[in-house]
Amino acid sequence: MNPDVILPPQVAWASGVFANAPLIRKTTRLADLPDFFSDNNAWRGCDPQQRLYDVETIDSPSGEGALYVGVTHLYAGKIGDEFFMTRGHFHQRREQGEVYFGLCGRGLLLLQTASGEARLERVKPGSVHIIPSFTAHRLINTGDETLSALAVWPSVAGHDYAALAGGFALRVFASDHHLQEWEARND
Ligand SMILES: O=P(O)(O)OC[C@H]1O[C@](O)(CO)[C@@H](O)[C@@H]1O
Repeated sequence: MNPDVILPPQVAWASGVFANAPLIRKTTRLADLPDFFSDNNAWRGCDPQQRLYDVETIDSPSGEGALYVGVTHLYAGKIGDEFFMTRGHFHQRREQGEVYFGLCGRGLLLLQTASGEARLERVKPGSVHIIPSFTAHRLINTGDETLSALAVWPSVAGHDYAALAGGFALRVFASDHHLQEWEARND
């Protein structure tokens, strides 16, 4: 006789919606990110309760060697001309990496080294992003739909936001150049 088979958590690849999993949910709103977007007046003019992004993480065991799995749903929008983005962070344990998988929507993954060198990867359904150790990361939604990405990271990695209190080296704005939808600048 076959042993009982466990039905694991499910994720709908097209939407990032989890099923059959205990979830921890965290919502980040505009009010949570003062002095974050380049146009402070535009930020003040927006609804502070506006959701920027939701992260759903499967409630699973933690500890050395354990992995967390979660989906970030980053909504579409801009503050002034700057696209909605996640707060972004280094891992507290800098040697720990992470993997992102693009599920739906389109955008960018901003990666930055400890010495401040920034680069961008295009996020779209099916994209795979290997975030190396010692590398800060932030998602940016350059589209007009929710950008959802699945992430797998070591439970011991932790978040260090303080190291980026001065911001990342690049910001991404809507472009009025009709051949490109966004432009990256360092202002
Ligand atoms: O910590 P932030 O920058 O708000 O973003 C949350 C991100 O961190 C993670 O939880 C883990 O690094 C990702 O799943 C998620 O995109």
